Amino acid sequence: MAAGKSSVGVALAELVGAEFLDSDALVVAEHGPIPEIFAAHGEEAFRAAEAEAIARALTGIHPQGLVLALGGGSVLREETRTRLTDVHRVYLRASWDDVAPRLAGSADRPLLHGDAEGSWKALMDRRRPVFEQLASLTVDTGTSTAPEVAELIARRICSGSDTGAHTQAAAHRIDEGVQA
Ligand SMILES: Nc1ncnc2c1ncn2[C@@H]1O[C@H](COP(=O)(O)OP(=O)(O)O)[C@@H](O)[C@H]1O
Ligand SMILES: O=C(O)C1=C[C@@H](OP(=O)(O)O)[C@@H](O)[C@H](O)C1
Ligand SMILES: [Mg+2]
Repeated sequence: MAAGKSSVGVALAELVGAEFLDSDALVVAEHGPIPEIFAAHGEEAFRAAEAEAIARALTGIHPQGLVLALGGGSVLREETRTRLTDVHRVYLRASWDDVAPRLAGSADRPLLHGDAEGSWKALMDRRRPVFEQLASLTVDTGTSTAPEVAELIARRICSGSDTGAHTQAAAHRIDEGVQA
């Protein structure tokens, strides 16, 4: 949460000319605000809606390619991790010191209500091993802006330092985007 997935995703999609989708936005469009889903139906209902939204996004047709920003907890579902096997999976690594100022004034992440620092650190301790194992590319976001992080991701993918599966066409598009 607040590593910059949504912001970097927008910047990366623009850079490479791909479509952009965000699993949170897809869930909100269908079911309403995230805090209200958690309050009315619980986290499991949110996770189910999130998994469905991601499945639909990944099975949809995206002629320009797709950059999909995931909600931070979505990959705890094995079903979702399996769906990501054949795509680039970028882990945006951030510390609490990085994310604390970014979270200031934000109330749309129900898992951080109350003790945001304690909750974020506890969640990350549990999730970090999953993120590390799933990622085909890891990028530190600390002192870089979202467009800078996006450019770094595109360059790393082009240079082959991402181990994720990808098509020739996608690599070519990214290459064009980076040089533009
Ligand atoms: N690299 C960055 N540097 C500074 N602020 C950032 C960066 N990436 C994102 N932000 C800001 O942090 C907040 C959370 O970013 P967001 O993209 O929503 O993260 P996530 O989707 O991982 O939760 C937003 O206000 C965004 O503008
Ligand atoms: O980490 C999580 O469990 C969550 C992260 C949020 O998305 P971001 O990671 O984009 O903040 C959103 O899906 C929801 O509040 C739950
Ligand atoms: Mg997000």
